[in-house]
Amino acid sequence: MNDYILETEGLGLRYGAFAALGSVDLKIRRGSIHTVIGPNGAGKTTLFHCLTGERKPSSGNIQFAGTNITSQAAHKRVAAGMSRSFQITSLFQNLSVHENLRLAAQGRDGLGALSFWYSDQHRREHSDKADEVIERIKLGAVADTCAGELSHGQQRVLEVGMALCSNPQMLLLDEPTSGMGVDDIPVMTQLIAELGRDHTVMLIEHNMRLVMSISDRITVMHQGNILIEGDPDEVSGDKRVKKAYLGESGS
Ligand SMILES: Nc1ncnc2c1ncn2[C@@H]1O[C@H](COP(=O)(O)OP(=O)(O)OP(=O)(O)O)[C@@H](O)[C@H]1O
Repeated sequence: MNDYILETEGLGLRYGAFAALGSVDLKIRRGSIHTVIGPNGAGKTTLFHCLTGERKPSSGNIQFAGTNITSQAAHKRVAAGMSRSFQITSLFQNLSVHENLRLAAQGRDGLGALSFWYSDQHRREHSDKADEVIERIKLGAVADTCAGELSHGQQRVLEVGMALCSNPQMLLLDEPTSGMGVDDIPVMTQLIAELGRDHTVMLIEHNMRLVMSISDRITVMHQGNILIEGDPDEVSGDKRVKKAYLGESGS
């Protein structure tokens, strides 16, 4: 089996004359926590959207688990084992944590889940999956609480839980700590580190303490391209990274 679960080659996306992504060659090793960092506007979110299928690249290709998925629809990528975290705005605020997760598990079955013949067996499986994920994300104490009544930090944890319901091989997390209070960040940090034990995790993240403590590999982007890639020690000590974040005055 190939060591890399995801590989991009020459991946680019242009908005008119502007290259939001230049030509990105990225390799993500199976079972690793791989973080993409970079200053504002570096192209991280654009890359993320190309990987999940929300944006169509203008050039290059993407291989996932040995298959070329460059033109594949987002839902097919989920079925193939790639799952992105949901946004708080996609949580059902008036439904409990358990119900949100049960529906996310049901979503795996697509339109089949709406069928009259959809069996009680399936419904039980989805409920069991929700219970399993609740334990994993440690939200057992609020399993019956409406999502809308959770703290912001708990809602963000639930978003990650929703992504786990499709049994992904690879999880993509877009700024999982954004908007979180400092007290909630260690919980998210620990959750991602634990998920990294049996998933490949790719994340975009600005919180450097989290990034440096849990990443196996870090890719630094700048102006739509990869500036450098390395382990946390290599990246944190690299002058080019400081310069990219601080601008020319950082040299
Ligand atoms: N729909 C769009 N049309 C034109 N330009 C866009 C569009 N979306 C993004 N861009 C530009 O592409 C560049 C890369 O944006 P992107 O959101 O990928 O950066 P980012 O690294 O995720 O930044 P941040 O950390 O601020 O979220 C930015 O200059 C942005 O203004």
